[in-house]
Amino acid sequence: MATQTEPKKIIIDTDPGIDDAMAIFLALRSPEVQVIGLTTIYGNVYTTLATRNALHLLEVAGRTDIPVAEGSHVTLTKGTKLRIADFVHGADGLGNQNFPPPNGKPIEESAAEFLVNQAKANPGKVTVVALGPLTNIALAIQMDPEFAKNIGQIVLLGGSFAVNGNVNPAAEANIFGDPDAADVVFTSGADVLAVGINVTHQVVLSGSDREKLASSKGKFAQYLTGILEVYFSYHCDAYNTNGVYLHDPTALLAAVDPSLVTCTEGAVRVQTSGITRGLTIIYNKQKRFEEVTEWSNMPTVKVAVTVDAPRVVKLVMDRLVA
Ligand SMILES: O=c1[nH]cnc2c1ncn2[C@@H]1O[C@H](CO)[C@@H](O)[C@H]1O
Repeated sequence: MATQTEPKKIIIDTDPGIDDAMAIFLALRSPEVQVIGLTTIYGNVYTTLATRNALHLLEVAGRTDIPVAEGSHVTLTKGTKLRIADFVHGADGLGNQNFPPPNGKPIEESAAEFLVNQAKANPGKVTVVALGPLTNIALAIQMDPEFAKNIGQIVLLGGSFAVNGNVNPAAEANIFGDPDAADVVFTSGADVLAVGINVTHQVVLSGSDREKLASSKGKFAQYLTGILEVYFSYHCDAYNTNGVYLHDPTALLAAVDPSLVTCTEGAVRVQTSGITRGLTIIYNKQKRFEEVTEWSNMPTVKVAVTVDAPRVVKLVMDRLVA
């Protein structure tokens, strides 16, 4: 009998968010992975709304069997002055479409508890796809000293490696949202793959791709056509393009099929204060420094450097049009 590979178990940590909605739907249409839960975080919206949106998206998809665990409302250092990107995604996070509130409720476990418990129950077998600020993942690392070892992989959308950020020239939005948490994750020793905007800015869904979605009868295609309008208009204002960056879908697909990206490996540290707060710097090991640095003896992570953008866009279209 042919041996069938079991789908990879994934937990999506998310702040939905228009590109988060795309990534969640893509995951549900990807036979290579099994979504075992969503955990929520602030970022594109506040955490309470992220939880509502996560429950709503699962109801749209008919997948209310998937649990939602609510995440932190504050940063790792208990900061409450959050930067919320409602100007990117609309006040409701989902393109101001006046969706009804969801019927479902989040589970009792917090996001960090859910992450710890799932990793413990399936050691080495769970991948976290982190699409927002990294507070929940850092809390899981701090809650359980075994978490970094138990978790299979953390694939995160974050950082702007050697390019300008999207919050300011230094910082990308997810890392800027909680730089202390990001530094904890990068130095945890877990198997981490960071997909930054140096890569995702190469992956563009064009206006004509959106028209194809619009003319498809598919449930997800129809839903996304509606919410994408706000995302397109933000990209038109901010970047003067008739196209949108596929940040979260690219990170999700890198977890589904690692051959879509190539990577480099090295220790990554995050600037946590000052005008470059949120800056991510990888040490590429090309030089042996005389002095001990903040990067010395730190665990290495993988950082995506190239992406097969046409193949990513094709996968997004094929799986969401259907
Ligand atoms: O200009 C921006 N400011 C804040 N967040 C943004 C911006 N552009 C995109 N995103 C959101 O942040 C993540 C990628 O950094 C993505 O979730 C994207 O939707």
